[in-house]
Amino acid sequence: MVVRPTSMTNNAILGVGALQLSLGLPPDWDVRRAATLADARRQLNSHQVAVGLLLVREGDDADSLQALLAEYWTVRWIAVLPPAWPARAPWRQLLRDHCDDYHTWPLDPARLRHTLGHALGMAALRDHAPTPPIDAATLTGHSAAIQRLQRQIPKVAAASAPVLIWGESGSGKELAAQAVHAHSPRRKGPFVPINCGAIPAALIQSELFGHERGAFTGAARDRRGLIETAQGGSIFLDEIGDLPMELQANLLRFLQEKTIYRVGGTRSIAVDARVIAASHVNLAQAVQRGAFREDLYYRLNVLALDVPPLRERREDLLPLAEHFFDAFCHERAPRVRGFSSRAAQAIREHDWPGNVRELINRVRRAMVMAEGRLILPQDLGLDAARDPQVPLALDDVRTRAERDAVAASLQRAGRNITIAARDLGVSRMTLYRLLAKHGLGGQSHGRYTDGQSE
Ligand SMILES: Nc1ncnc2c1ncn2[C@@H]1O[C@H](COP(=O)(O)OP(=O)(O)OP(=O)(O)O)[C@@H](O)[C@H]1O
Repeated sequence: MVVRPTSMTNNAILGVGALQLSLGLPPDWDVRRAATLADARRQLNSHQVAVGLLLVREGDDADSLQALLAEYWTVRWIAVLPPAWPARAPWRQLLRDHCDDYHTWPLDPARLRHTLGHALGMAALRDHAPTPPIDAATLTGHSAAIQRLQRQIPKVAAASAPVLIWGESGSGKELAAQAVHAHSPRRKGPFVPINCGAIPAALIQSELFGHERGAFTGAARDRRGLIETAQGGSIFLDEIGDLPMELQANLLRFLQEKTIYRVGGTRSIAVDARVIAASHVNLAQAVQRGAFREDLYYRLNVLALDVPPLRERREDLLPLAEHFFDAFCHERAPRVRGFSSRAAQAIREHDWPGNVRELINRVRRAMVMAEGRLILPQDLGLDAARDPQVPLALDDVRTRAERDAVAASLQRAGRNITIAARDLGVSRMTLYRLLAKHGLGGQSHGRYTDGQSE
């Protein structure tokens, strides 16, 4: 049975069960029936169903119904079942995990009409449609910063020069690198990520450049290095600032000559791989400290991309949280349906020092651990100091408002200090002071422009 008020386009109620019922539903509700599970699946696949009515009779199997409800978990399910069944383990679990409400036979049509109307009303409040399948190299977000990145990526991808991506840990540098590769003419070739900080110093040269047989004890045969495996594609050198000095020279040679030597080898090997490097430390400062070769820095820093930290693009927080909810929805506890408004508020207010990676971890944990139907701040581990019972001190509120205003204005101004300062009605010096105070750009390199245009 499907019920749909004509005013709600694309929202249907599907009734599953071989049953003729006269519920006296309003004439403007569109009513359909699915007599079998296969029929129900067909209808659920071809219509956007908001509410499902499960009409359970003797002989029905809890497991197969549970599988249907779990598969179509965005539907609000109402069950009607024999009186003693809600006390039985499999049915109790089905009701608790998958249903909004339940009734027992014999049916009270007036009460069921009320429940259905309520469920439809609640379904109409759902503010996010299931997202389309997730593309591994797509940056989610609506903020000006992400939109700018999304515009820059295809341009950078079309060129062949090296790319240098700056951003804090977990902010999305590797994803941006994947997006560059996916948009580039090399997209059919390999994308080889290497974390320069994670490979032990003793191994890094042979890992990157490969070795010839007998080059060192244990080198029993020739082995290609990671750079060679990126032939025809892109190599992503994460934490490039951690690359030991002597290897920086080898990398520079590769960038200049497009050839490498394996460890212990005398023959130069041509490799056609585009280098995309990333760093969370300020490489310009590393050059000044003598920790990074200046010539390599200029070779790499041809096309620069900046991935701002999450706290500077708060508009992205909820879309990202929803995105990860959908992405990991197969892992969630069955009854969990989404975020409570208090959880959304806590997400908006947290500072996210671990950036997108921290958001993913908190959302995944909450989806598994939440006890109720909606995720609460404590499920995300964000309840401390955010209890609405505990008001924030006025100073905290002012500081937060100031930081948000500065971050928002910089974003609107495309990170142009002069324009942002003018919008905020403060001098450029004051704006620099505010940036330092709120940690909004301290160690970044070249993240803000100071002229009238970007
Ligand atoms: N805008 C985004 N949309 C969707 N997923 C994102 C976005 N930004 C980051 N992510 C996801 O967040 C996680 C962390 O991102 P990523 O690994 O790219 O960060 P990173 O800056 O390279 O981190 P690190 O410097 O620690 O290696 C990844 O799972 C990535 O897919």
